Amino acid sequence: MIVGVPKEIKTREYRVGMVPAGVRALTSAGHTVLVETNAGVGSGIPDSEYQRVGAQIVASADEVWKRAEMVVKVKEPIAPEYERIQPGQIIYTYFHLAGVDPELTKTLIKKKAAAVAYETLQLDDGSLPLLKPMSEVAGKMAIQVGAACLEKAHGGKGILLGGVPGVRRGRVTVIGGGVVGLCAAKVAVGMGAEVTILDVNLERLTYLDDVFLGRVSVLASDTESIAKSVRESDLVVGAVLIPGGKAPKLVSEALISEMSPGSVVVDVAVDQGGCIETCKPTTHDNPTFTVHGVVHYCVANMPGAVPQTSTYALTNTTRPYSRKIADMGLIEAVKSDRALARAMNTYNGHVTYEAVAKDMGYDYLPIMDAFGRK
Ligand SMILES: NC(=O)C1=CN([C@@H]2O[C@H](COP(=O)(O)OP(=O)(O)OC[C@H]3O[C@@H](n4cnc5c(N)ncnc54)[C@H](O)[C@@H]3O)[C@@H](O)[C@H]2O)C=CC1
Ligand SMILES: CC(=O)C(=O)O
Ligand SMILES: [Mg+2]
Repeated sequence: MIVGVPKEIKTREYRVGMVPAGVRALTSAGHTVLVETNAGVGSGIPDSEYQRVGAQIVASADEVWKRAEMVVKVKEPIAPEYERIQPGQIIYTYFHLAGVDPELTKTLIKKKAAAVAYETLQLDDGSLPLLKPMSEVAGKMAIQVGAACLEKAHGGKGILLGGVPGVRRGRVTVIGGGVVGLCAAKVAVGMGAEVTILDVNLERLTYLDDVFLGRVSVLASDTESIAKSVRESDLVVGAVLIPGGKAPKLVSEALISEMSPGSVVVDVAVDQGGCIETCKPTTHDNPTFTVHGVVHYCVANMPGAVPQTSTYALTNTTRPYSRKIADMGLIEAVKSDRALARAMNTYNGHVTYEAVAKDMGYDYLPIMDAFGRK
């Protein structure tokens, strides 16, 4: 198979979809790998490192997209990339179809592209192994950036999360106690903050209570518990997920207006549309805005800021599946692997992931049925 790795073009996105170890795995199995020139430089990987393991360096994104049977990326295709998508092309990347530009779903359908979405590749136990590493990064970053936003110079109220003896600690609420939530709580606890985690999954709450040994408050998530905790917080982290679907709006604008001025919200779930009503996607160049005196940080590609960690963490998990698709072809690979089947968001002009179809207003066609359809 011909596999293409274009350079990411989203604002300050320094990750890359494949590292030399992944390229070597493909070239040694007889596949061709095209890497756009300088695709890896943001992650500290020069073209020569890719050439050493058998990649062809290609001068332009247009050429990579034109020649590749499968494109391996990090972020969802954005507008300038839409016209580069080839009919029937396999695209293996994050898509977040329910959270981003509706034009992307429309384009994938029009081009009959096979969208293999990292964020919905799901094992039988419900875990999301290709989302997990980036959620770990974003969860840890959420407290780091939130703490910075709480400083006066960044628009915050001017409170140190850990406090000092004689003065109260900062209060952090984390809504959603999955991968992002756990990592955010770990860092917040490490900094000495007072931390509350809310989740609807009571088994998960038991787990969180066990691992934090009473150092965090774990609460069942409902309208009342969210409102009380958010009102009292200095920093709120949005970390919920309905796989593939739009994030539920759990913090209303009215509730934001009840927070004290200079409080901070970091809506990590912004890539799925966000769980805080007042959030809208921002970029690393201009990461924050203020509503009702509350600083909002809503960057949809947080891990892009720490590529030397994120690129390797991501590609460690994505590599076996790109190899499998290249070796077996998409259809046989998907038929042989239920986790990969759940990653199929669009195929041959159909939406093949139920939550995406529902939230974006399309008919849903299960992937196995789509394989049999013209
Ligand atoms: N902005 C960024 O750069 C990044 C964003 N993300 C996003 O962060 C979000 C969270 O991801 P993960 O932690 O990996 O998901 P996860 O599936 O591990 O955790 C989500 C948690 O939300 C809980 N939840 C669902 N509905 C809830 C409700 N009404 N109230 C409270 N909790 C609720 C679930 O029970 C689950 O424990 C996703 O949207 C993901 O795409 C992840 C990485 C980077
Ligand atoms: C998960 C995701 O959206 C990211 O890593 O950018
Ligand atoms: Mg994102």
